Amino acid sequence: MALLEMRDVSVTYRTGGLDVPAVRGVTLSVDSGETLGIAGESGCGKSTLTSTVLRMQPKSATVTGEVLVDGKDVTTMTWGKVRALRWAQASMVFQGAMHALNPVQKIGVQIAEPILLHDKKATHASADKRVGELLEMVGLPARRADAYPHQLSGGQKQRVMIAMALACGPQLVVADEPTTALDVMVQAQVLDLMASLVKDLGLAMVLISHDLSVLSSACDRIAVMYAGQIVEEGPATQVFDSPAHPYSGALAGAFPRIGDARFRYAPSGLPGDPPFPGEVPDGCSFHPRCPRAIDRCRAEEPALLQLTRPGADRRAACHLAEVRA
Ligand SMILES: Nc1ncnc2c1ncn2[C@@H]1O[C@H](COP(=O)(O)OP(=O)(O)OP(=O)(O)O)[C@@H](O)[C@H]1O
Repeated sequence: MALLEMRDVSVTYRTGGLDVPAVRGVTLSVDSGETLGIAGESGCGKSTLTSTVLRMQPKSATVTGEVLVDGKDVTTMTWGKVRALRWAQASMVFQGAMHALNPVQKIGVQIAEPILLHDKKATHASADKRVGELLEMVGLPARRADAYPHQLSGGQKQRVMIAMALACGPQLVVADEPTTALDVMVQAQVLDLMASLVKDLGLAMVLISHDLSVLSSACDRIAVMYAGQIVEEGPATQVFDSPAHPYSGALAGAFPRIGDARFRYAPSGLPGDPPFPGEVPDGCSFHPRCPRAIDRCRAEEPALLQLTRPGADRRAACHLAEVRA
């Protein structure tokens, strides 16, 4: 059974008398020992979708569908059960570690906090021991527990955030743009660390990024979101190297790698912007920006269907992809 399973999840914000359908009918799953990347430009609904895993969406949001963590639906469980699930079963690494840590508290105290809160048997001594183990697990010396956040580099702070997310031994970790604020070398180190933790601890991880090249190296599978929907989903290298949806192709081309043949052909960026939720055009939501759009794309919304390419374990929502109807 998948550790995280989302079935037909939609999220609508009610704001200024308007309904804003930020996520529309998403179905996906993540197994233990697997990293799923969620890609897409700003505003495509990545954070809104993953906020439902720990039921962290704002009060103005209505969620429909099922969000099953280890088989239990987070959308309908009592708040007591949601609180017990957070940290212990599922936790989150937020973007911008620089600002998430309390500047006047030693990092050891901050990592120990969820341990003391969730483990009724934990003592200060046992929590301190666990903090040392966690710091070493993320590649920092145990004695850094005595450091204040300002004494750490950006990459070290992000490692602390990962240690904190792992403090109560969760099976599922959601990381929202965990490396965006870091330079490229440190970003690669933090992503390597996360990949090894997934394999060593058997975690299920959801990694959000607008950068498909980052996800292609760090994830097993990738789901590409556009205008609140998944438009392509499949093995990371297949989605990045031979995208079936023109939007995935544009995202892959928007972040060229040195030495990549695609670099010569890649546009400097994708023209235009994603539609605002509620103003999604008829037909395929990507058609106004799609260089390959045909009349059918303007008239008929494509379903997310299995690809027919040999060996492809992939879904795409595009009339021009070879999909199984
Ligand atoms: N609290 C809210 N109230 C109303 N609309 C919201 C709220 N939060 C997000 N939205 C809208 O929902 C849509 C999806 O936003 P979301 O933040 O989930 O996208 P994203 O892909 O995670 O973007 P980013 O990469 O910038 O975080 C956007 O149009 C956004 O303006």
